[in-house]
Amino acid sequence: MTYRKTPDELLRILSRWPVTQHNRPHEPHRADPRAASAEGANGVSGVKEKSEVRQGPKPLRVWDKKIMDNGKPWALISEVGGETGYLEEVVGMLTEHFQIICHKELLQNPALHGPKIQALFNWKFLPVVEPALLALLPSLKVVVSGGMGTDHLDLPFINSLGVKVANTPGVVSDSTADLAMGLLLASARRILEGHQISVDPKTTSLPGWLMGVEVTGSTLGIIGMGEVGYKIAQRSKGFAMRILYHNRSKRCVEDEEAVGAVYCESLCDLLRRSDFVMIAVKLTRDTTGLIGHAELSLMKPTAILINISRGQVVDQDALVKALQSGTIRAAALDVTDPEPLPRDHPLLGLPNVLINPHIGINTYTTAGRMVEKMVENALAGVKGLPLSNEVKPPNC
Ligand SMILES: O=C(O)C(=O)CO
Repeated sequence: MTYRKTPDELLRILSRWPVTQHNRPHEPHRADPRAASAEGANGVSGVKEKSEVRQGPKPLRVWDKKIMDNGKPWALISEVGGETGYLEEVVGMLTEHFQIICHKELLQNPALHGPKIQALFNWKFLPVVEPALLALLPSLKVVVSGGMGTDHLDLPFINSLGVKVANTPGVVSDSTADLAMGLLLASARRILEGHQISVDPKTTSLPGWLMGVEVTGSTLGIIGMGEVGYKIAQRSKGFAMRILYHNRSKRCVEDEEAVGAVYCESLCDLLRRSDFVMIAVKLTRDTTGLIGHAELSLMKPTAILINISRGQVVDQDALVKALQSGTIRAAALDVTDPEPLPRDHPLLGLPNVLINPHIGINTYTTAGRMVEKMVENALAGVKGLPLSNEVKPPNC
């Protein structure tokens, strides 16, 4: 096994991490306690109150907490101190069961800290779980990644070290499906432009009309009918949408009938017939670049593309051209490649695109449920018990 980076090099790299959606400083508007109670009251799938993160974030001072060996297992988390935006409550839930240490601390004295660490909490994409980091953690037993996607982890390599991997399906799909509907509605009804015009009428010479696309009764094509895709279909039924879906395998008749979804074996057929095309597939070798120039050309010129999966599923250069040339009407993206996009990226200058910084799972309720799952899997991993959400490498 060859390790590409020394601890010193890693420390330099980690200290240069950009401020992204996962390590952003705290956002004051999220501190509204009403937001948390409304989520609890209306949660689609019955939220356990105790797992809900109720308060908005305060800048986290984990290292103000006295860290002493109290017999709990040690776990590594991403950087703290206003960079990751970890909510204090989240850290509270972790420290109930683990003694936690962050990367900077680890890398300042890898020989002292590395051997203690048995679990690694990987928040979406951070920390980067690469060989050089794993080399510092000889006692590591389990990596737990918050969210569904594990495309950022080298599963065969991590497994080859005898380290198990878990993710948190089930608890993040409602918030992701909610956001998908938000993007669909916002782009169809031009809600962002409406806001911009309302706060600054000079932003357009056409203040009055903002004509949009009717959502009710339109056709939604969902690519990827897994947990999230299906929850999007459930929500779309409430808008009386006709639902087509394309998936590796057909769902059972009961599932299809419950939401009125019709299987399209042919992706081309789905693209031709849909008013909205929703991408909800996992990122795999097969789905990388799934939507390129040829696929976009099949879509209706009035259609809107929504992507809540991974940026790499869409050929972004082809998407820019399709949006510029009117091949499709608009796009709404929670994900891009890379994240965030460089400031001069052509997508950012287009009037018919709506971009979010990958916030599919970012609600207080989901954060609470997700951390509970993460802790549950990490404790099982440390104790050598089966993980409830183990992710095995493909063909394993
Ligand atoms: O669950 C995940 O992996 C997500 O990225 C949701 O946005």
